[in-house]
Amino acid sequence: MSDVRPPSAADTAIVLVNLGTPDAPTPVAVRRYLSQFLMDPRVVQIPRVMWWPLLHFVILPLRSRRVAHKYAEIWMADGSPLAVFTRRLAAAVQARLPESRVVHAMRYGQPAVDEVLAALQRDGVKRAVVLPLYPQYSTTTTASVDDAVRQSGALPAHVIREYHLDAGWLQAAADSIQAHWDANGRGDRLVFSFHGLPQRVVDNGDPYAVQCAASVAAIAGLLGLHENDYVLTFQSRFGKERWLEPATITTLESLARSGVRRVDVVCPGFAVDCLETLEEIAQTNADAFRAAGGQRFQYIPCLNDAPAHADALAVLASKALRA
Ligand SMILES: C=CC1=C(C)c2cc3[nH]c(cc4nc(cc5[nH]c(cc1n2)c(C)c5CCC(=O)O)C(CCC(=O)O)=C4C)c(C)c3C=C
Ligand SMILES: [Fe+2]
Ligand SMILES: [Fe+2]
Repeated sequence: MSDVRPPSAADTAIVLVNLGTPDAPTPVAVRRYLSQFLMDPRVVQIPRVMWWPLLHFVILPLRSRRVAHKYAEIWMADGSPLAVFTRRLAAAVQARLPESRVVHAMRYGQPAVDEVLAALQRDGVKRAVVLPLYPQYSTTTTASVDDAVRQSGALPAHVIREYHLDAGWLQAAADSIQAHWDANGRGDRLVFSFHGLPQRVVDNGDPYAVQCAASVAAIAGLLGLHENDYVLTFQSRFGKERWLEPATITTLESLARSGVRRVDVVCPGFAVDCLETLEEIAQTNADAFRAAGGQRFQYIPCLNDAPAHADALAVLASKALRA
């Protein structure tokens, strides 16, 4: 008899996909990771014939060593923070969805999206719900995960596009800020810092910046903040062209110079802590704020594998599973 059952939770795997990270805090591993990442045409849109030699002969030799040193400063006992927290988050979502198989994959590096999907297919899984761990949609991140899923072709897959206004995720983000304030006291200003993008990408129609602003307005609303209590900024500029503004670091310096003594910084565009939060924000930007006269810089960690985060993502994935 042919199988006419509708797809069930048992047939469908949930795949949480994050950006990826080097396997080791060494120049060789960082170079391998960055070369895959920065050769993705979704990330850098310069024609390949020009970009390949520039990347391999100029950028990677200089950057790999410098960035490996930064990774070394935040490396955890069981690996890169991005990998460690992504693994733990997938395990926490799995615990909430015992009927389904929940795994994680990385867009760059290991475990690779195509290998994870192929292994699921070999295990008899019929379909996948893919959740890119980017609340705000961007052509540079979410669409690139979509590319990798389509290119793999291993399984029919539904890719969740975005969750920047998902009620469960917004509440988890607001509650974690409030909990941090309850435990540590509140600064004079809350800085919402998001990974930046070239302005050109936004001008070409990428909805990321609008979605960042919508998430911030919604989280601020849940916290009952007034407009002058918080500011939205963009970090991690890469390359020479103009990126989204205002930049996090210059905003922090001018806040300090204008007499704001205590800031709290939170990064709701990052599902889990990583180089860009733990090193760039909590170390480099904190130092810049203090050097400009600021007194207290508090970094509010990402949601990571917090129960409320796992709850929100489990609900999001199960809705997609039933769709
Ligand atoms: C959260 C969303 C992200 C967007 C949007 C994004 C766009 C983007 N990034 C680069 C260049 C780099 N990003 C790097 C690290 C990095 N980026 C994100 C997320 C987004 N990037 C994360 C989570 C991380 C941390 C990875 C980790 O291992 O912890 C890096 C590598 C570090 C470095 O060399 O500085 C680069 C390079 C571009 C060019 C871009 C959009 C065009
Ligand atoms: Fe350093
Ligand atoms: Fe990035």
